[in-house]
Amino acid sequence: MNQAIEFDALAKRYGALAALDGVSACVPRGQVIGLLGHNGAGKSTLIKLILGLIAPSGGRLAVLGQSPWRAHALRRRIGYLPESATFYANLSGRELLDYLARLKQAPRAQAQALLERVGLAHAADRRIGTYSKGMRQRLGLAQALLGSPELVLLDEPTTGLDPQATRELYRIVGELRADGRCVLVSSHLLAELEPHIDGALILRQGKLLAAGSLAALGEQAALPAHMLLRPHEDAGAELMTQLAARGLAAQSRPDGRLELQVPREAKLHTLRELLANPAIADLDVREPTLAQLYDWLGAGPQPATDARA
Ligand SMILES: Nc1ncnc2c1ncn2[C@@H]1O[C@H](COP(=O)(O)OP(=O)(O)OP(=O)(O)O)[C@@H](O)[C@H]1O
Repeated sequence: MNQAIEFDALAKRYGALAALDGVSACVPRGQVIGLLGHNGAGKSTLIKLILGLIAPSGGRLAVLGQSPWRAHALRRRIGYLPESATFYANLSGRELLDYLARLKQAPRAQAQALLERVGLAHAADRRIGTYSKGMRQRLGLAQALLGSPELVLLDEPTTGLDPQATRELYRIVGELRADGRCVLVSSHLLAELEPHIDGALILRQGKLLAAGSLAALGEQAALPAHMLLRPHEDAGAELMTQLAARGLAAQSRPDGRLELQVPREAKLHTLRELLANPAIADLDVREPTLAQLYDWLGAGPQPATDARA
């Protein structure tokens, strides 16, 4: 079984509101998948369904091969870091992890190892009430990894983390992937998330807008290639004229470089021409970013008149 999660026409209604509406997709094991969508798109609803905290209104959901609703033993195979996790302020980090390790029937030695892994060993015996927001978030990650879960759900995991701690978190996410585990990360920080994911599930208003590897989504979008050209000194104006004669409209940037959008099908041909042009001192090609794909898919919020109820 290579799929960690399988959704088939999955639906969840709250009264008249369809929080999820016929979502069909698969999340493979051994991959890191971004769960994306604007506020209210249905991400938390999907996470609650995967955890078995709520029952679907329709469709089928298999998590590690089982239906999660009322599957208590399955819960131990899933790690979960909720958005803005709160813990008992009077316990120390070590006490909390020891307690949760017992609940999850995980070896106690794992608690100490995890405190070290997330960089909290130095504060293990301090009250959680004295932890900074970033330290609480690291503790949340440690508790999510108790019991070596096969599937890890991270809801906005970098909230409150400084850049160094964010890098550390994604380093751990990379280790989980290398270890064959599946990580589903919900985040609004597309540029931060992009280098760390294999693919994405993109929701809008309860419907699945797109799913797949970033390369496949890029192909589907066929967004133009983005090129940045640095002309030799004093060659900028002439280069601009040459490009215009070729039907390529370049924009001049404050740093002196010229910015060019080239249709995907013309990318290689244009690149060869540009490389042979003596007026160009340097050239960068940028693939479309996840944020550009997201915008292209129209994943943003819809007007209020387009409500789902
Ligand atoms: N318990 C509930 N009762 C009624 N409506 C709910 C309930 N939980 C969620 N909803 C509605 O379902 C829709 C999807 O909500 P959900 O929390 O899944 O979105 P989200 O993508 O996680 O949003 P955010 O990024 O803001 O966390 C929203 O319109 C929300 O108001």
